[in-house]
Amino acid sequence: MAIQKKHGKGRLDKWYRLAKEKGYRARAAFKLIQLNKKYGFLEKSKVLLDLCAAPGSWCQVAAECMPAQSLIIGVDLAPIKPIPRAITFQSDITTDKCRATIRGHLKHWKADTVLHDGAPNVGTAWVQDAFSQAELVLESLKLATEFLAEGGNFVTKVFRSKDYNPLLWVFKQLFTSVEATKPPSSRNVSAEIFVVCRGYKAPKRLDPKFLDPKHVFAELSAPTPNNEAKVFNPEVKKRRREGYEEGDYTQFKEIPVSEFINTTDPIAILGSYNKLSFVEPPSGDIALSTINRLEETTEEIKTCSEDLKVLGRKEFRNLLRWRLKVREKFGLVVKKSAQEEESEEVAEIAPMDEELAIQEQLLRMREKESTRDKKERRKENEKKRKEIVRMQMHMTTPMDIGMEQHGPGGDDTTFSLKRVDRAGARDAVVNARDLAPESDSEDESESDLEDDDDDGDRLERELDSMYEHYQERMEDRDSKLRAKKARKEYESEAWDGFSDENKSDNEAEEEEEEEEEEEETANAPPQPGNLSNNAAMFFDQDIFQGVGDEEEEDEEEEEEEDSDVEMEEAPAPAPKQKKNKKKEKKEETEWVDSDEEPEEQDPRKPNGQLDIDIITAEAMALAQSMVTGEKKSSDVVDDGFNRYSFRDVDGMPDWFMDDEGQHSKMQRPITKAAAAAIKEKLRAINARPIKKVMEAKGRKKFKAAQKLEKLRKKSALLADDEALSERDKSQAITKLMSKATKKRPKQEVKLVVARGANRGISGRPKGVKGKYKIVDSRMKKDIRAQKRLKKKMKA
Ligand SMILES: C[S@@+](CC[C@H](N)C(=O)[O-])C[C@H]1O[C@@H](n2cnc3c(N)ncnc32)[C@H](O)[C@@H]1O
Repeated sequence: MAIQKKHGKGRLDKWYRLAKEKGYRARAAFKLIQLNKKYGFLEKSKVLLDLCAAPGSWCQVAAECMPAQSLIIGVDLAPIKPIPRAITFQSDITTDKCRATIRGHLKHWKADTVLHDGAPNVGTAWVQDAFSQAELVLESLKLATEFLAEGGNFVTKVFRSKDYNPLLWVFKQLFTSVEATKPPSSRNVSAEIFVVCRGYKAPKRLDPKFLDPKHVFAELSAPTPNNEAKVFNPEVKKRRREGYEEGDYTQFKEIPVSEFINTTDPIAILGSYNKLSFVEPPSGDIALSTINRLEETTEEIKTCSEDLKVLGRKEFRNLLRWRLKVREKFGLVVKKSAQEEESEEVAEIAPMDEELAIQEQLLRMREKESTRDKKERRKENEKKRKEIVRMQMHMTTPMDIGMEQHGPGGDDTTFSLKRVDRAGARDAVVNARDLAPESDSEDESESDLEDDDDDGDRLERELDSMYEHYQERMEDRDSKLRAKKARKEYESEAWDGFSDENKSDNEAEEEEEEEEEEEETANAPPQPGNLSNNAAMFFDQDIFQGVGDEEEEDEEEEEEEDSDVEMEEAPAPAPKQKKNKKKEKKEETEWVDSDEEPEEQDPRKPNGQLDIDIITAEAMALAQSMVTGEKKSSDVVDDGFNRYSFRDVDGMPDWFMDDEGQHSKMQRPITKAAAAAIKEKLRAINARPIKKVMEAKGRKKFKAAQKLEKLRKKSALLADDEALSERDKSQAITKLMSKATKKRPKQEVKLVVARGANRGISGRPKGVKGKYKIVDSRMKKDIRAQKRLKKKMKA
């Protein structure tokens, strides 16, 4: 049974230890010390009344701080051991007897300060807890109004409950200044707060309603308690750590278990009562005695019923199930079917589960969708990248040129033969590609094919998703795989394509101009000058000869005259417009510049050497063969064209690509010298301190810094502590320092001989604490012999 433990040790905090050190009877002493430090009422008081004073730490503080010859009177339900300079007595502050005793002690004096630190429910006196804390405060205020001198102070503890505001309102009617504060020594988890009321107005006549709990707390009707939450979510709620939950300081409620069985609202009982009682009244109770005797009424059920406030969800469920069984036995439930009955009693949580299930399903669907989107994006990017590579490597086909012209981001419809539709050029291309005209029958067969394709696509998608799941599972298990995938994704998503967003303003302007220009020349044949080298080469073919206006040809000639040299170098630059030149330049920067990049970016070391890091064995082998002249750079380029490069992988499923990546790759020979060189390099890398050592060192450093910081904070706290004398402070700080610098003795390794019960055991031998090593008797004897020998040698 999950009974929550009350950790008594949690209370033994710093203030507790300080109180012990200083000889105060309770840690509460520091609350008064701190309140007095802030408001300074004790030094100005000559007569003080301490209500609810046991064990007497406030009286001790008052005796220390108040002027000599002051009168201190302390009263409590519990006895208070005598305190020097204070009069104490045992009484209930709510009684007339207590009032009379106080009057007797005060004689004709009036109190300058009335303190009240009362809390019901402290200890085991349940029966005496007739008043809630707020009511006790009102009682103490009643005494204060009777005994306080005009201008006097009233200091009281209040719990932040629903009664807090009405109390504050009453205080404000009777005092000129009312301040609520929480001294540092009051635990944060505690709902207590201290209200310091100064300047008692001492009204000649006081309306008794001010001090009547019925009137003061009347307006607030108790909210309906959320018993379902208490029963089904008991762990969420904070259990009382000091005093009781808001509005529940006093009442310990017990109910006969027979009522729990009979009730139609069992949850209300579980949520609002403390105990289900199995105790039969002296006159006897048949129902109770039957319940007691039932075999379903196990010891566990009885233990759970003892204190409902400490139960968890599981225990509440058990109690509810047990109730159902008992009801069944008593014939209180007409059992339709076990299932129906279950649902009758515990139906409250069913909708929650349903909702959760729907939410989960939604989440799963959303995840699936996002993975599909991601995949499509990746495929698209990959396609774009490949197109560009192909164009750069002069591997474009006539079909691709239209795309190239438009840019890789263009959609399929933009690839049109419009641009080459001059003087039959388009027809020529169409003929060349043997494109037959489309027919209706083909349309039909196409739709059939589409159906097949749909099935195929579906199967492929299923296969893809299965593969994805498989990979996810693998990734869950293998962190390296996860990192690899993340790297891959980052690389593939890094490509943004050529979007308008990426263009600078200037580029955009140029583009606009070009677009206008394109409109003008829409019907003109493609001008080699407008195109990249690849396109220019393509249009240089015979088939396009003669395409274009005569006018343009004339101009071309003129241009040719102007720039003969250019003509020789590049195939027919655009003769017509200057803008075309600009476009050409731009295209060159787009495509040609990328070829020139390596030259421009050659990073050199200060000594002029190329700063190249060759880290793979293949690269090393290649470098070596180039240095020795075995290979030329042209050979390297040629090698780049092999059956492994530029394979069309569009639309290939991931599982296939992954497999291909692993097995279908070129094996390049590595020379002995290259292998040796790479080995040497790796050795140099390994000679550096490994990451783990660095991390361990870092951790050590960090821990030391943390320890130092903690020490600094602790000593600062001690230095600021008004409750300690200077000597105490320095002693405490020295103690802290010596404790921190003290080195822990190294644990000795105990040798355990593997004989008797310890022979052949695995794990810790019985009765051995700390570090140990299992040795055989021979070894022990040998060590002893060695020691003897050493001694002899010395002697
Ligand atoms: C937190 S303790 C007070 C500690 C005290 N200020 C000190 O410094 O030692 C609360 C006290 O209120 C007392 N108390 C509760 N109800 C009381 C009542 N009706 N009359 C007198 N004392 C009461 C309890 O007996 C308990 O000793």
